Amino acid sequence: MKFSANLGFLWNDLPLPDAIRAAKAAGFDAVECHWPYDVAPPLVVEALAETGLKMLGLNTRRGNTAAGDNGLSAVPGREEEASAAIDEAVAYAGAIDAANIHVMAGNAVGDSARSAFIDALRYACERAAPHNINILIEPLNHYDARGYFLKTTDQALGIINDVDVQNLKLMFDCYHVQLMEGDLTHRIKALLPHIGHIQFASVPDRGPPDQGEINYRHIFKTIHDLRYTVPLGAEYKPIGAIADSLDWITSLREPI
Ligand SMILES: O=C(O)C(=O)[C@H](O)CO
Ligand SMILES: [Mg+2]
Repeated sequence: MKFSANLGFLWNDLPLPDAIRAAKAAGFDAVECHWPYDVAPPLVVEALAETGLKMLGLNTRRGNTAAGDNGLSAVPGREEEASAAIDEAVAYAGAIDAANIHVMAGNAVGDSARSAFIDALRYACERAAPHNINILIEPLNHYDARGYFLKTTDQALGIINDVDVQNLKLMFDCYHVQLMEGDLTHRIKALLPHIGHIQFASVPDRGPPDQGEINYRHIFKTIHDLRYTVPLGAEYKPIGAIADSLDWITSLREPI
């Protein structure tokens, strides 16, 4: 198995270029981040070139987080800000040759939210396509992201089918899906053609994958047997020093 370090959670106390270097030193095969916008793209490009790691993804800005925003793209009335956030993400991802952009839906409900989201996703996909960037949508769980528009893989699949463009994919975060829907093995198999990226963390604590209620040895073997080869995103909160909870990289790398 190949693994991508999510630098939103791992080494997030370091400047992003140094976090990329730390991920390489720890044995990761790729990196991904949340909101890199305060860092000049050439510094990220330099660290990626030096380490040979690919940046698999970044998120659109969430809006005014102090006021409770968690994304803008499905929030009626915020269309202009949502488009600006998408433009910014496409420019940044293009500059660092990132593979994916997660377009964050935000807190909203109902048909008007769904149609705002669909319009924003069409816009994002069109903007991203010339750069060979995929747009991802990610269902989030209702404990961490109360009120978030996109909650389940079924809902995401309906939207992906309605938008119907080749570069719109599902971010399948095992942590969120387990909390909302369970049945991970069947869901990964059924959704594979639509999956653009997979993330993982333990449930319920969002810690390293060698603890908690999900048997990641089984999940990774399932993914391996499906011949899915994109590095899987380690999006978990380390316990104490990161180096003290990295044993799973060795123990889960070889699917049995
Ligand atoms: O919260 C998650 O699981 C994510 O992957 C998003 O990037 C939002 O932070
Ligand atoms: Mg995630």
